[in-house]
Amino acid sequence: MEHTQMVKPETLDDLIKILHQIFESDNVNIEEVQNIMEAYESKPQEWMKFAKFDQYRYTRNLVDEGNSKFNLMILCWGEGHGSSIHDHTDSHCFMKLLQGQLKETLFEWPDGKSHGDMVQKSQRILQENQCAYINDSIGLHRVENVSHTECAASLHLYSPPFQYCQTFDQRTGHKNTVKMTFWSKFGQRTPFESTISQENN
Ligand SMILES: N[C@@H](CS(=O)O)C(=O)O
Ligand SMILES: [Fe+2]
Repeated sequence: MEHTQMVKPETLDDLIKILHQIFESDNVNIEEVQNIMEAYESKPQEWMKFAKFDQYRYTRNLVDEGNSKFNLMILCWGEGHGSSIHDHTDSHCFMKLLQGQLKETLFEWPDGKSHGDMVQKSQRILQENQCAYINDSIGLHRVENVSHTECAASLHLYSPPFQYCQTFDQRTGHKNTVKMTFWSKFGQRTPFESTISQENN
């Protein structure tokens, strides 16, 4: 394994600068990105301006377009909010807890022949500052804020950026393609028309 220098990002802006440098290269070292994201100690005053919650479902709030190499966003999870079971459109997905806890349940891809319930592989609770990683070869997942009293916020990096994903019915394995939209971009609430098709939650 290639030696990588570990820099500790002191602020969210600092983290974003380092991520831009890393993704200038066409070779992404998954462990390096995961370590850098984990090393940033979440400070709410640095990301609060992006964290916009909805009463009914989790929101996706764009923070940075990563020079077209990645999308960085903050997802805001109210009490009991969760995603569908979904894939990540052949992209890398890094997910760091900024506040609260999230439950991640991993599933196997349905094989197309079997009917009935999808096969669950594992389950874990992600803690504050932890950074998880998934891609389509690892499997599918569902993410949930199971708390009835605490909200949660997570920082997600997707590379390359994508707009559509597939969601899966846990009981049948049947899939649907859905468009993923942003509740806000760069701290500004997205106009109503462009958010109505959000269906991953
Ligand atoms: N991948 C999902 C969120 S998740 O936490 O699985 C999304 O980008 O909306
Ligand atoms: Fe996901």
